[in-house]
Amino acid sequence: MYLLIVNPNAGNGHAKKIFERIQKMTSYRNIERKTLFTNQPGDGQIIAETYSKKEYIKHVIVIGGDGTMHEVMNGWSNQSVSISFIPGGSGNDFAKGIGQRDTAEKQWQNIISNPAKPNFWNGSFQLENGREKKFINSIGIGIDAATTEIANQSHLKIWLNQLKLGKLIYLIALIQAILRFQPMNIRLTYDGRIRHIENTWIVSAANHPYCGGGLKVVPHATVNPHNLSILVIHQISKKKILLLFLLVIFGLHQYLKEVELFQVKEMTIEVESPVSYQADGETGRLQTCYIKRKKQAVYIKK
Ligand SMILES: Nc1ncnc2c1ncn2[C@@H]1O[C@H](COP(=O)(O)OP(=O)(O)OP(=O)(O)O)[C@@H](O)[C@H]1O
Repeated sequence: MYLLIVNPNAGNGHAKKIFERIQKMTSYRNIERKTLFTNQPGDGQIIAETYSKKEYIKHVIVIGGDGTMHEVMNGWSNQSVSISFIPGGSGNDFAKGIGQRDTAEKQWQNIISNPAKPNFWNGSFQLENGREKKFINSIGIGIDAATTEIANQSHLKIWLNQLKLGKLIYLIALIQAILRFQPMNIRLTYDGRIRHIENTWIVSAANHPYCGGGLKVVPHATVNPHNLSILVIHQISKKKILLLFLLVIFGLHQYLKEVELFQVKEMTIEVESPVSYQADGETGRLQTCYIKRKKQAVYIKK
């Protein structure tokens, strides 16, 4: 039996419209399925936790945005079941990262007619409390986390979303974050090395290049089972950081001397005092964080 998890609010109602189109397809009516809607934050994870124990579920299909997929991945524990994703969010970085390009209808048809192959490996992070969580896109501390936090708390977000100008909130939040941001002194431990880096604006670990609604922020990242791609920006002035964000649009930020790109199998990030982090858009606080690529493959049907 197929389990469909739909976030009707993702993409400001876009996911709901996609689901309604799929519902009209003959193949939707012909398969044995259970469809559940998320009603509030956290529901995706709860549904996934509940249904991953039910052996009759052979395939999960998520229709929503990256936040919903993040929740489902963190709740789903039965590794033999494949999880498919039909993007209906506002950013859809995950879909871009795994190369999903087709229309929702084509993706649906493909999902139900072909068996999935193991082709995706989540990143994972562990904070001071020892609990491990997965991320589908990236985890970051610094300016990306500060921007996400401001955007998530902003009352303007709902209003701009209604005007279909949702992405504008991230630009407004980014400028606010840059004005307020205090660069961090950090310690990175990876591949037998310890590095102290001062005046750090961002440390991001990514599973694929895309972030912020389709920007190739971590350009060297690839979907693979071996390593995570790291972006560090440090020792940069506030003026130049604005220029840097303009360069990100054209993928040219990687040529600035303040931008470091490298790969790690695993890495520990330590900060002098607690800072904000974002993992697939979900925010929190951390002082120490251990990250790695999960070896266990996930079956994602494109
Ligand atoms: N019915 C609901 N109403 C409001 N929020 C919900 C509902 N169901 C789930 N959520 C929460 O909404 C958050 C955002 O959803 P999601 O990321 O899927 O869409 P999006 O933000 O439009 O897309 P993207 O992350 O790709 O930009 C999720 O993290 C989830 O916790």
